[in-house]
Amino acid sequence: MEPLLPRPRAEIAPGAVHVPGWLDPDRRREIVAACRAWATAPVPIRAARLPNGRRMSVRTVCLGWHWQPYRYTRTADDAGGRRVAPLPGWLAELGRRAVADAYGDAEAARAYAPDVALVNHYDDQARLGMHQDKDERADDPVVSLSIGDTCVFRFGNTESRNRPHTDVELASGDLFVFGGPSRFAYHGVLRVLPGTADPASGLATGRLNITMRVTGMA
Ligand SMILES: O=C(O)CCC(=O)C(=O)O
Ligand SMILES: [Fe+2]
Repeated sequence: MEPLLPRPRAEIAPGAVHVPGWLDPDRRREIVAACRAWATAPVPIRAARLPNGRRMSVRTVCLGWHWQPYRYTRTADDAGGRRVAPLPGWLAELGRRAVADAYGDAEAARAYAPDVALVNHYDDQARLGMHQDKDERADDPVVSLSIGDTCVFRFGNTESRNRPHTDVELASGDLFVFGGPSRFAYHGVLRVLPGTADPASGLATGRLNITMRVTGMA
């Protein structure tokens, strides 16, 4: 569904840019189909276990590197033990275009070489608490793509989980890039808004989010 009113692009904080509707409908469909395949093999999508023993409500499958709270490995040691699928070149290229479009900086985009993608699936109940993406050993931007149901995404500051923060609705096709002074800002997903997806993307329910990152690991 296209919104009634155009949603303008916005710099939410220095280095944190929201570009609504960045993925066209064909791209959304291709990505959803790719996610269906990634979710089954070689590593099955799973709710990662936190150090306190609880499972996350979000389910995640990884490309390039496997992530579990709070480290990266090449093999999915908590999900069957296989080596994760590579991050495909077309996805890294999409990440470069995302950086180029978000920042209007062709040079920064050329240098951007993501080596991991986390594919998250949210059902109606799933949430993601305020956290920093800080298991990477590099400070390159994080590129986030959303498809399916809209969510309320909270983008905060680098000091604490508390205010100041801004709540942004991330809808199907939206791009969000955070780098520079916002690279280590706290952020989270407060809730998913059921029934808000664009059915043409091929995702009947729930929300998909892909974040690409640079691990800085070899
Ligand atoms: O789902 C989102 O929009 C954010 C995901 C996220 O913050 C993460 O995977 O670290
Ligand atoms: Fe995150």
